[in-house]
Amino acid sequence: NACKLMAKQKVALECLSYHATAPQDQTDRLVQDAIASAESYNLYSFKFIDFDLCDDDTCRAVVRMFLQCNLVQMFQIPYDVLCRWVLSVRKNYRPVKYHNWRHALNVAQTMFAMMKTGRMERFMKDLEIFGLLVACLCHDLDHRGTNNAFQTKTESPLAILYTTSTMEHHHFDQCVMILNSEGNNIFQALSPEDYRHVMKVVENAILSTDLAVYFKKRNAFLDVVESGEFDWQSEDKKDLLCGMMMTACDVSAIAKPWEVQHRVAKLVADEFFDQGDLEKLQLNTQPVAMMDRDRKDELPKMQVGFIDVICLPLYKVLCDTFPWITPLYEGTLENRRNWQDLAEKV
Ligand SMILES: CCCOc1ccc(S(=O)(=O)N2CCN(C)CC2)cc1-c1nc(CC)cc(=O)[nH]1
Ligand SMILES: [Zn+2]
Repeated sequence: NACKLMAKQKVALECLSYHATAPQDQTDRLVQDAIASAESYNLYSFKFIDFDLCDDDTCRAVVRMFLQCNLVQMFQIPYDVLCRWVLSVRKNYRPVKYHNWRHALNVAQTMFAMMKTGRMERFMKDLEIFGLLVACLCHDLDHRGTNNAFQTKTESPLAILYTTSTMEHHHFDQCVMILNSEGNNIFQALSPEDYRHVMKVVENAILSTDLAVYFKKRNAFLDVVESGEFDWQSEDKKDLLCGMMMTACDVSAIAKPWEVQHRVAKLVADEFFDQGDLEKLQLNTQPVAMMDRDRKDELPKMQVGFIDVICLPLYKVLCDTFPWITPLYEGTLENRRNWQDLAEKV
């Protein structure tokens, strides 16, 4: 309708004014850069820490992941296109406190570790591994530090365009926009059939990062696992598995060593509290507890709830079928103890 069209034009105008693709000199430098080994970036570990990587290192680490999965050769990605694409993706993340480029990098690195160290690549086609890595890096593109409910409450153009999974549809849109930008199409050498397949993998994966979708699909996934399923190759079962893996990667900071989890949780809280401030000021409404900085002492208890309701059930069911990703379950249990200790202190 006219309303949607106007919203689409508004979002499109913003894109026009802002140049999405990375500058040529940055691309040239990354193309020339030596790319350190996967081991030197600790990419195979579920305890990967990005804090001491500089921004250029993060781009080199992403290139290393693509090289390590042999995607450049298998899918004939021109090396300069891969470098330009990585830099363009980084450029289209905003400097918000949590949902920024570093979060995307960490999510992609967990997917890489699940495939390699977690040996899940055995159940995946090469094209699916390609699609999932791309989806992880793109899954929160252009995040504004506010959630779907906020888009709806403020009647943002995005909420007019997409009434459900508002941000996730926008993140996928941004991913497509970058791929369609000159010299950024890492899928350019794929056959039309493979292109269609990988875009479906990317779309399903990015839309699955909406926790509301995770809650809806988790029971279907549990049923498949309980039926003793081991052939994950049918499309709907594969889509379910990819969606669960995306959520597992998206929340994987919960399984990191305590000093990492504690520091990341502060970034998450700060971003939530900023939204709470906006709701108090702009909407004159009382934010939910997790976004209300006046209730920050309830944070440890909320983290225990997050672990019990979202993280542990997911890692438990994934580890039952794929035992090599147990470090994610164990790391989360360890952090549950740490958050519980803090919750009892208050
Ligand atoms: C750290 C500041 C408090 O953070 C939380 C508070 C409550 C809950 S919740 O599970 O109860 N739940 C989630 C679904 N909402 C609709 C209702 C509230 C989750 C988090 C949390 N989320 C993320 C993902 C962004 C990462 C993270 O570390 N913690
Ligand atoms: Zn995310």
